[in-house]
Amino acid sequence: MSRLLSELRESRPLVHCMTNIVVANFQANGLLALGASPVMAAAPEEAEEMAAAASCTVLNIGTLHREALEAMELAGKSANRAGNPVILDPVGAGATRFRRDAVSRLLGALDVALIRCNAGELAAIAGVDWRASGVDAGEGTMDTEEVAAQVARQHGCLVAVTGETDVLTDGERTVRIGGGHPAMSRITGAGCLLSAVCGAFLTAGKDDPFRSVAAALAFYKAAGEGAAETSSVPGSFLPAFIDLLALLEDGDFELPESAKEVRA
Ligand SMILES: Nc1ncnc2c1ncn2[C@@H]1O[C@H](COP(=O)(O)OP(=O)(O)O)[C@@H](O)[C@H]1O
Ligand SMILES: Cc1ncsc1CCOP(=O)(O)O
Ligand SMILES: [Mg+2]
Repeated sequence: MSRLLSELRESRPLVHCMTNIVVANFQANGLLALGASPVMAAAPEEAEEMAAAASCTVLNIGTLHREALEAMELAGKSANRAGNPVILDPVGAGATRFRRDAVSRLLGALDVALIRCNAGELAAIAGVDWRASGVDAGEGTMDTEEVAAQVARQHGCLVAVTGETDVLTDGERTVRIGGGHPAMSRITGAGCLLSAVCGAFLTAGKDDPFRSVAAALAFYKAAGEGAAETSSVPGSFLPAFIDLLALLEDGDFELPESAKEVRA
């Protein structure tokens, strides 16, 4: 059994979130429940200092504006210098040109450890034709595993594409993680919080980032599935979900067994 969750809770990582105005409170509560220590800090004036002091930095473009983008670049570079993981959540990347350009700029300027996105956001990053729908996954057809692996190779990072089944790849190995519950897509911020949870797991398991993110995805699916046993309607699912982020332990979720090779 992995001890990653206990180790995370023992180290109580400081997770620096440069996030959107919709989910900031939910993300902070979710991280606290998990056992991490959230700090939301968006100003360019403090971006570098906060990123250097934190264990990881999570860049979320959900309600991005010009100054926030500049601050993210400063924070990301500082986190890179400090050797701290940078996680990118390209919220709604396919919705507007501003978001697409922002994602390209961040991926060009920074050494990102993980892109955590939904299928529509992956399609936007990869330039795959897709019917985007705001921050939702939208609709289209692609070989998600292959496209995610291409993006991972291109940017030298992990890519986690979430949905009914999550896909995690480093460009060479790919795992799929099932479970969870559709109720997770009926509360806002489930993806945004997951990106921050992945950051916390990455800081706890720096020696094996692929395994750490796989554990984060499996843990989160288990929390969603367990919460839906209490209630699967959004209003009461939400607190049950936060509770399970605090209550689940190492033995309550399983790491995916085998990693499929996508490239020889
Ligand atoms: N239909 C579903 N069934 C099971 N789990 C889901 C479903 N939709 C989303 N999830 C889970 O919800 C979490 C957030 O993922 P997702 O909804 O894809 O992110 P986003 O909110 O960024 O679009 C992930 O843990 C994912 O596995
Ligand atoms: C609704 C909305 N609008 C801008 S950011 C945001 C939250 C998106 O959260 P998630 O991607 O986790 O569903
Ligand atoms: Mg999202």
